[in-house]
Amino acid sequence: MFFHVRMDVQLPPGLDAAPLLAQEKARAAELQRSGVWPGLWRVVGEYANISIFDVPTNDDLHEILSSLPLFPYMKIHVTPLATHPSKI
Ligand SMILES: O=C(O)CC1=CCC(=O)O1
Repeated sequence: MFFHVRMDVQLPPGLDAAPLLAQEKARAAELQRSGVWPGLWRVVGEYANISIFDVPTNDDLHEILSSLPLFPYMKIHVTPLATHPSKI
């Protein structure tokens, strides 16, 4: 099942984010290599990304998103995707 996910990152001022960002990058790479995170784009001009996740259930997606090191510092909006009837 595909999900369109927008993540807006909001780091608190004064936080030393370098270790968190390194952990986030490593976790994102792991999830991309495993196939569950097939799409990841930067939103132009914003500290945000648009992602596509491919996971079996809502619960699986929640588990993955809430395990991200930056999860406490992101506003996340999820759109579940269904097959379009005109898709060939
Ligand atoms: O920078 C972001 O958009 C947050 C993020 C998600 C995966 C990653 O490596 O950074």
